[in-house]
Amino acid sequence: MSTTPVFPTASLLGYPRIGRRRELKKAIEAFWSGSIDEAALDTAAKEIQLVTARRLSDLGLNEDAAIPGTFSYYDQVLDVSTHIGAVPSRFGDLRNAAGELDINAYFTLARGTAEVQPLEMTKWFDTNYHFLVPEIGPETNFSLTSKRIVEQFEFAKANGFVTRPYLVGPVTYLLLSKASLDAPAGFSPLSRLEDILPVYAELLAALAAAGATWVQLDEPALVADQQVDVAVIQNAVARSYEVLTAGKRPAILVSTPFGALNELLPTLAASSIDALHVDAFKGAVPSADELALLAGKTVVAGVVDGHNIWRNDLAASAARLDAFKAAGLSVAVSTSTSTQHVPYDVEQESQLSPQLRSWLAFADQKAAEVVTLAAYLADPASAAHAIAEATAVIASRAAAPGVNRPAVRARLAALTTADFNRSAYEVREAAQEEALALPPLPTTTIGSFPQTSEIRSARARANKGTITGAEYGQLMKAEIKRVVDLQEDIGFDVLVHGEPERNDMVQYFAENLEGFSVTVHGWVQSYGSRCTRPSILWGDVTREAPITVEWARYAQSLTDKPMKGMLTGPVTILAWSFVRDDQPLGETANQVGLALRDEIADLEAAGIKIIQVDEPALRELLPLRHADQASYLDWSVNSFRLATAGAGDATSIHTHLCYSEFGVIIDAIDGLDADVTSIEAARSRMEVVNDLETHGFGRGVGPGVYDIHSPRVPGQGEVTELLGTAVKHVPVRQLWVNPDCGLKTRGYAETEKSLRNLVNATKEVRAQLLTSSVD
Ligand code: MET
Ligand SMILES: [Zn+2]
Repeated sequence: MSTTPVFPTASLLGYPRIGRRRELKKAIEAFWSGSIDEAALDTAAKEIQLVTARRLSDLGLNEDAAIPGTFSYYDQVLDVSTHIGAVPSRFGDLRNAAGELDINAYFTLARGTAEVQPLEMTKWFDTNYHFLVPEIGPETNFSLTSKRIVEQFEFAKANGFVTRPYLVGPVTYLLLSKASLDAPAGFSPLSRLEDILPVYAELLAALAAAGATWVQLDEPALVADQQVDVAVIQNAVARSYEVLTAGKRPAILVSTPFGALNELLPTLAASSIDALHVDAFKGAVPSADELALLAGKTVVAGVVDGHNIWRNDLAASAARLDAFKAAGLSVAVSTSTSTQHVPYDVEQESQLSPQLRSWLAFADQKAAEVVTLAAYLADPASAAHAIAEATAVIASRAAAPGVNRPAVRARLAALTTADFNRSAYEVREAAQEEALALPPLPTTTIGSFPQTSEIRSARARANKGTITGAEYGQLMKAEIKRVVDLQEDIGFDVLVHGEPERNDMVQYFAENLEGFSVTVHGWVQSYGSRCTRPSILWGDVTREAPITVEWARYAQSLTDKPMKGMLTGPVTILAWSFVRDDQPLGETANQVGLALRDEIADLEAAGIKIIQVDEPALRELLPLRHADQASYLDWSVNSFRLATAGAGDATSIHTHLCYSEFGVIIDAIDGLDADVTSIEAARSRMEVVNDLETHGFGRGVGPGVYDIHSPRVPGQGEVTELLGTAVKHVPVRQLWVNPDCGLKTRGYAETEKSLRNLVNATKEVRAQLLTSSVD
């Protein structure tokens, strides 16, 4: 490169892409169902990109390359896979006549087909966003198989916006990959670095030719401790950016959201990249010595939190920017992470109190904050008024009613060790066996059944007031009866009520507890076309009345089989809400734990013998640095135990986790002390049973045998095979049979078939076990 263009003084690391009214979700779901064609999908996607560019430009991000090119049809990691040709062999050749992986190939990788399992999905760092895990082996044949991001850049440019194309960087891409099924044992995807770099380089050259001035290579894996030795990663980073800076290319920004770079900062500083983003919100301002290494590069200071929704403490951010400036560096302002993790715009939430709204910043407000702070850098006086206002608002929050409830705090202060412990497992196991009398390999589901359009429309009508609360209650009861009858018919051993009354497993509790508020338009992408609407936990938490008890009591009245009560655990309630940042998370978690403890006591009193407390997010909040993990696991496990330890010996406490890298936190899962734990396992083909075996996990466990994230129906033979693997590693007396997760996102057609296969496969395996024990 001859002269490096100036990096925009104000920019965002990334922006939501699902559409302000979830237009992308609607368009891709319509495309999948065949009701619109590819051209219409393309039009909808372009419209979202244009609306974003116009909006961000209006908010003041109007320098070249300030607008992040972070639009994606489904996932940013899948985007790389489809650009560099990383297709697992089970898909066959997905390239079209032009040799490209087009949109159909793209969605095939994401969603699978009747015959082929899709790519596995896992969480993106410590967020609730899921990416599609690349599968890389010695056989993966890398080449440039798509130019979609170049075309997206050209489209924006033709409309007057020079955006900053975004790619997950090569080191992060390979560190997030898993070895393909064809790879030999011990194969490391990182060993293919030399083979993907030329493809990245080709893409960068194409972007430069299209007129891109800057490109962003996102390397969040560099702030997380990895299994691989740090020296290996340092070499990979040095090599990558040696190769990528050598050819024809735009200026390169490497972004490192989610924490501090530590040992990798000097490596990036020594490379020829043009700008380095550091997360100075969750991470820290690098030391003076580290900053000195960055001389000659632009430092993009991520001082505005991209991951939570609180209004920025502009005075604190200004002080951080001063520290960068004092080192004599060229400084630009940005967010700590992409704002894809927060909703679009607080101003859309007119139902929230003006007071609460004044405490919040969604993506658009964050853009404005970044612009204010960039103005501060140029002329501190120009931002004085905005900084004073932010300081005053933050002070008013601390004093607002409900933020601090003395009764809640007194109850927490009075807790003793006994409040966190149940009887020994053997005692509970005996009491529960007698109370429940279940067959071997008991079958159950994870809680929710498909949320039909009738259910959604009933809820919408109840919210609008066109039906009464009582009418809504009747409709939900009719649905519960239908779901109970269906489970009886299929032959399940432990039933659920199906959760029709819950719009969302966290929001439902948020709506019924004090201390939370909910949004109307605050959707955040969770994976693909799926969005969640996190609640806002802003005050001390209390439960004013029982929440789930009447539904559970009704469901149990319909059957002689045990009905599982269904609650969401404290860690998950925190993880999937936007949580107050003014006290330690452990304190907030214990407040929620106490509310759930009271609910469990009420469920027991109503005759419910099995109570599941879901903690699917336990893994998600695990800190990215080993040094921070012990204290996290301590408070998170304790809050679950506080919620559940009041249950009697004969009450079976279940928990549900939905991820499959189980090994990392198996001690913590053990520490939850649940009687039965169900876990996701189908997509990763039962890998977790190895961890269970190695660990010697001693209580009940249900590794999922039905991947509910995809519409495909697992055949009875497939389920039998998975169970066959499970019984080889886990004692039969501990094993439960269940799907990977709840069924709410599925349709009835595939769900019913799959569940019948699951129950019939279990019967088959039970019979096999009987004959083999007779032999
Ligand atoms: C994401 S975990 C979901 C658990 C919940 N009980 C359900 O079945 O939907
Ligand atoms: Zn789940």
